[in-house]
Amino acid sequence: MPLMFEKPLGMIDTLPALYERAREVRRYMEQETKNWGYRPIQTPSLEYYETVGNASAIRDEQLFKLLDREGQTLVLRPDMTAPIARVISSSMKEEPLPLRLFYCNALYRAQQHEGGRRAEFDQFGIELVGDDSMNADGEVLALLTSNLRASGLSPFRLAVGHIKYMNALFEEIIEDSKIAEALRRYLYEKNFVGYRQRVDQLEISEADKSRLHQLQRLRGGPEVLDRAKTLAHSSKAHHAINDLEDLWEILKDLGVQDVIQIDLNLVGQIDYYTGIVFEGYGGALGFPLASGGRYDELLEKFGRPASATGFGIRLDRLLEALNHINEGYSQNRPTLILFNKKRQQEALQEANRRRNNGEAIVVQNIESVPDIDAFTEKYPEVVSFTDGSERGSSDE
Ligand SMILES: N[C@@H](Cc1c[nH]c[nH+]1)C(=O)O
Repeated sequence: MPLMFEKPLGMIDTLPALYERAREVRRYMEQETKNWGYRPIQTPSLEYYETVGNASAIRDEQLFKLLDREGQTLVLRPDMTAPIARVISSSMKEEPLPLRLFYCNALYRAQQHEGGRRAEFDQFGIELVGDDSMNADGEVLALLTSNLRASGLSPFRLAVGHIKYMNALFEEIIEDSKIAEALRRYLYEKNFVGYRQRVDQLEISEADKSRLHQLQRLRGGPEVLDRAKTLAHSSKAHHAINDLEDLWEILKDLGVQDVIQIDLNLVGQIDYYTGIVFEGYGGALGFPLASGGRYDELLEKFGRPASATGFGIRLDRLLEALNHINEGYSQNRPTLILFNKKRQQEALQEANRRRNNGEAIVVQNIESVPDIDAFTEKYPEVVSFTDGSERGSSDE
């Protein structure tokens, strides 16, 4: 293939039909999110590697890096949470907490291999900063639910875990933090076979191996929480479960518990999570289309310590899930007005009149169209201002 048609790894064009659909879905979600009192924010694509690049806690090899004219290393933002933490600690530092913000921006995460994985994608997300209560986590999960509903996705489910529970269980059983890290990595990759094999190789008692295996069964409704309490004994672990019990009550009050499942095997994709973590699944997608959680230690890196929680929805994945569900979705396609030079005035006036009425109109001189049949095919309605010698349907 000639180089002029190639694109860098992971870069993808969005053609008009998908772009329009994406904009529409985004509009529904923005409207929904504004109804919850969140305000929009935008930050630049480039940030300093030393600050935001590091705080984003995305693996280094996934960062796109470049140098500015002073020789400082910059990164294309891999995440919006860290840039927003920077803004809240600087230009918005006088704003009282809690703060509620939302965004929809392109993010960049370099891919190592070919295989259709995007290195640039749009993410719609929210951050609720300055509320350390479970009510904030409940609100974030409920808002994620209503955003996914507003997008038309059905059914979908959210899996919710607590990173402190898993860490506490590992601390009770495993001394070497590197081993715990390796186990977390297996769970993060959802490589459950690898996890089981690694556990079996550990030099610990059979009873402890069995406890690590049982972690994998901690998935389901709220009854999982009772089992979780008998599996781990430390107060840290019990504290985490108490959080989840509180959260469950709040989710019931918010009326969203039917889409939520507890999953204590969840490891957030990003290192900054310190509490509740979650992922959203829908359609026939085998991977999460949304994720998020609580990150209470990120803002202090920017000098304004505050608890925080939020989510991000990957628009490309959401659209893929929606297409699986909603094949043949009909877009709001424009009406075509065809005209010839003689009837130009009538045609242009009619186009204006209809556009002023809120209709979408394409107005096209028939003399510039080489193949009328091929061209008119994609329009649900065609209005002709021609003298009849040219072809084309007319419903004038
Ligand atoms: N920034 C996270 C999502 C998130 C927002 N807030 C908390 N988590 C991500 O890109 O996956």
